[in-house]
Formats: sequence, C-alpha cells, structure tokens
Amino acid sequence: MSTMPTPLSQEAIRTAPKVLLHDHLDGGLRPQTVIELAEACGHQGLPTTDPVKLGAWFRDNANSGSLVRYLEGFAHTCGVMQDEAALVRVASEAAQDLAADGVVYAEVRYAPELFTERGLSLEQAVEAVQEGFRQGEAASGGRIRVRALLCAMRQNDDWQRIADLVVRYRDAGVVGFDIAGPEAGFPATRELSAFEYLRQQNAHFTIHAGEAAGPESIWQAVQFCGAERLGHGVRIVEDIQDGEVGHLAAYVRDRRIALETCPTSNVHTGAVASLAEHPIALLDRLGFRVTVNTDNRLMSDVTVSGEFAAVVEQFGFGWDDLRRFTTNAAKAAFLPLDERRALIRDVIEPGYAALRD
Ligand SMILES: O=c1[nH]cnc2c1ncn2[C@@H]1O[C@H](CO)[C@@H](O)[C@H]1O
Ligand SMILES: [Zn+2]
Repeated sequence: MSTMPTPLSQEAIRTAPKVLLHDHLDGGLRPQTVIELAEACGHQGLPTTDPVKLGAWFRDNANSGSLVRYLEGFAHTCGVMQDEAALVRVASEAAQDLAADGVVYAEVRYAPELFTERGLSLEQAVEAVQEGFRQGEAASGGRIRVRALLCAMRQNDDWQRIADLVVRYRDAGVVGFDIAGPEAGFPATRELSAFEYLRQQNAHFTIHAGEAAGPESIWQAVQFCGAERLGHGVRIVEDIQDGEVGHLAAYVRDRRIALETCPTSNVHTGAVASLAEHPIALLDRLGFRVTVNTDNRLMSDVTVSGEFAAVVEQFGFGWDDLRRFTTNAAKAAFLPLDERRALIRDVIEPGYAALRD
C-alpha cells in the first residue's frame, strides 16, 4: 500500500465520496437543457440560446450581491419546469450530474408550488421529480442515492400545504421540509403552525436562515420553529465576537445544528463579502457542525468538488478536513440512523482512507 500523499486537486476531490445537503433542483439545470425545454414548451425571453453564454448569463446575474436579485434567475428555470416530462428529465440529470461529481448521497430541494403554473397539481410535480431521481440513480449505476426536501416559499402562504405533502410523501423519498425565498421581511415565524404540525408528525426540517438576515433570523428558525439544520446559517458568526461565542451560537454548536454553508453562493448573494472572509474555517475550528454545499449549481456555476477545492485553496484544508465536512453532512442527513451509520462506515471512511495528506 502506498503512503504517498494524494494531491488535493479538484480531480482527486471529485473521486472522494461526498454528501450534499443543500442543492436546489431549479438552480441546477444544465444550460443546454434549459434551452431545449424552453424551445419545447414555448418559454419566452431566454437571454440567449447559446449554452455557454447562457451559463455565463446565469452566473453574472447570480453574482449580484443581493439575494433578491440572485433569485430573479429562477424565472427562467421554473418557466421550463411546468410539465411532468420536463421535471423527470431535470431530476434525472441532476442525479446523474451529482453522481459524476462523486456525490454518494444528496438531498435535493425544490418548491412544488413553482411548478403548477400550467396546471400540474402539487402531487404530480412531486411524483414526477421522484420518478426522475429514480431514473437518474439507475442511470448512475446506483452510485448515488437522492432524496427530496420540499420548500415552501417564504413570501407565499402555502406553508401548511407543503408541510402536508412532506408528511404524505415521507415514505416515497421526501425526507424533509424547508422554507426558501426572500429572508428579509418574511420571518420564519410568520406561520409557526406549519412547523408545529411537522414536529407533531415527527417530520424533519431545515430552514434558510442567516443568509440575507442576521442572528435574529437564526434565533427564530431554531428557537421558535425548531429547525434541525440551517440553510447557510453563516451569519451566526455575528453572535461570535473575538472568539467569544454568544448564547445563540453556543446553542447551535452544542445542539450540533448543521450549518449548510454554500461558499460561492454566499459571496454571490452578499451573505459574506468574499471567499476570504467566509466564516467556514472559523466555525469549523470552533466545533460547529459545518457542511459544504452548492446551493445552485447553474446559477453560481459550481459543483461540490469545486466548492471543496475552493475552500481548500482559500483556507488550506486537508483531506481530514474534507472527510470531517462529509461526515458532518452524513450525520445531519434526514436519513434513518442505520443508513447514516452505514454511509459513514461503508462509504465515507473507506473512501477517505485511500486519500491521505
Ligand atoms: O440561497 C437561497 N436563499 C433563499 N432562497 C433560495 C436560495 N436559492 C434558491 N432559493 C429559492 O428556492 C426556490 C426553490 O428551490 C428557488 O426557486 C429559489 O427561489
Ligand atoms: Zn438555498
């Protein structure tokens, strides 16, 4: 057996097993697929029909410094995701693209209410996406397992209906709930009864918080709603001064509430000023359950291995750090305990044992 260190190239990182907790289905289409689906369904107004230029357009639009502007690009992806065939294709391609990037387990999220503009029911949307994930898993030779999280949009009033769907489809591959969309002005406490219902049903949920709003939003998500994980959560760092951890940050750390950080997206939306100023290394050093995610692979032009490589380059992380982020994600996954243990023992540990600093 070789004891030579494996260089931390993006190509080597791609071969390592990875777990992805925060990835939006409608933020991860292939540019070419957007173009073909727009043509097929008559979606108007794409800025270009050249796939390379379209990819660049999404990235420029995302890199706006504002979450609200960042979210504008989704009109073009949701616009082409309004029939079952499109949803099956997009979900299948997402599973295949993630598998090709070395992701072994992914929770991919989307808001079913955004796919009902042309008459699909919420149930038809969920079932089509599930069908796509199953097809994509099969096409990837079983190298990846994909589960779904259903988002309610913060600015709409469908939270209870989406929470109901999560419970109804819990045995069909839907493992949790989330709220997404504009954080500022739409607090998670707007409809506490949806979260009470989910808790009473023993259902899992994460909440986007600490991205476009500060610790108060995280406090509401954790202490009023009961979030088990935080989408982004990076602004928890505002409750830490000169290494002194405030009561809220201590609670998040002590309860092992996972932070689903998304480094490039966090820069694009202005949640952090630059990658160099991203708090991931500080939070990791302080013992928070940090995970590394994509958020929107199309919008931000990222992959999981690319995000790993970016934080390796910026902060000097090594293989042991990447294994810890991956294990953190596996521990925080909304999977049954036995499946999480098997993922860590049978896939992550042997995968990283072969990769050494
Ligand atoms: O970083 C984010 N913060 C908040 N909302 C987001 C983010 N990325 C995507 N979405 C929103 O989630 C919806 C469902 O997938 C997307 O349509 C988008 O509006
Ligand atoms: Zn997100």
